[in-house]
Amino acid sequence: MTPAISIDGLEVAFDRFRALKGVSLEVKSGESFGLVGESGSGKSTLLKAIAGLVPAKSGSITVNGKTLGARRDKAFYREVQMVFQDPYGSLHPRQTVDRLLQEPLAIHGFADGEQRIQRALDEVGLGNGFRFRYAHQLSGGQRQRVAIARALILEPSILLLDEPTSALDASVQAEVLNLLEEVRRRRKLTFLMVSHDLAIITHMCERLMVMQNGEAVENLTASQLIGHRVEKDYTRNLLRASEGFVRTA
Ligand SMILES: Nc1ncnc2c1ncn2[C@@H]1O[C@H](COP(=O)(O)OP(=O)(O)OP(=O)(O)O)[C@@H](O)[C@H]1O
Repeated sequence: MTPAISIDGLEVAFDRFRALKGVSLEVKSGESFGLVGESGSGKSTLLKAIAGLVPAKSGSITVNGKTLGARRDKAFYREVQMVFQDPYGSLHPRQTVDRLLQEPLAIHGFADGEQRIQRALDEVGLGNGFRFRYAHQLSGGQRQRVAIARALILEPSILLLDEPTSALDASVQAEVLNLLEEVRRRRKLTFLMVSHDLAIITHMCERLMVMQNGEAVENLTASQLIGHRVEKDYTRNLLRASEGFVRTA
């Protein structure tokens, strides 16, 4: 089966700083794959490079069998959508939920907007009552549900999730994670998800890659991480630093 995402020797540099130093990765179709590593290890940069938000210096990115060039076309955004950490930053506060959901539909010229908006709102548990509220009138969890609805409205096959719940309270965090998991099952989506929280990654993902200083340290299954069957000291230290994770393991 064609992998959903295949990355080979990806390099990203910001001036002379090498944020990604030849990272390779394969995410199977329908899989949920995690990226972990300390702050600054390059996790977000990897997602942004796939989304075309930062340029690759070298290496290749292939999505659903198509190797990407420097620019992402409309067809790419129908396949791949990104959900960011901060639902306050990623949604315009003075736009209504309806307008936020209409925008991608207008860009992509979909005629069945009404149906898609209803479906997306239902799917994220908001319902029609939220449709004409402004983003600033919503709680953090509700905003993140809108951000997820917006990502789903073009019916992508891949979601890039950058710390999608780390700005939320613990109880809301669990609800949004459960929602994402439900949506993935229902729509048979592929997830590539960044989190600094190892418990979240092992809960949500089947496999993961550990990153440090712009490089891949090791690839593991969630059960290897839960069982502390890791090869590298760096990963062992991450596990140790993640106290909550040790408690629940
Ligand atoms: N636009 C940019 N310009 C310059 N440096 C950048 C830029 N974006 C990221 N970096 C640097 O690249 C490195 C990797 O950043 P990145 O955001 O990918 O890390 P991360 O692993 O996602 O960290 P965190 O968990 O803190 O979000 C960091 O040292 C960061 O300062």
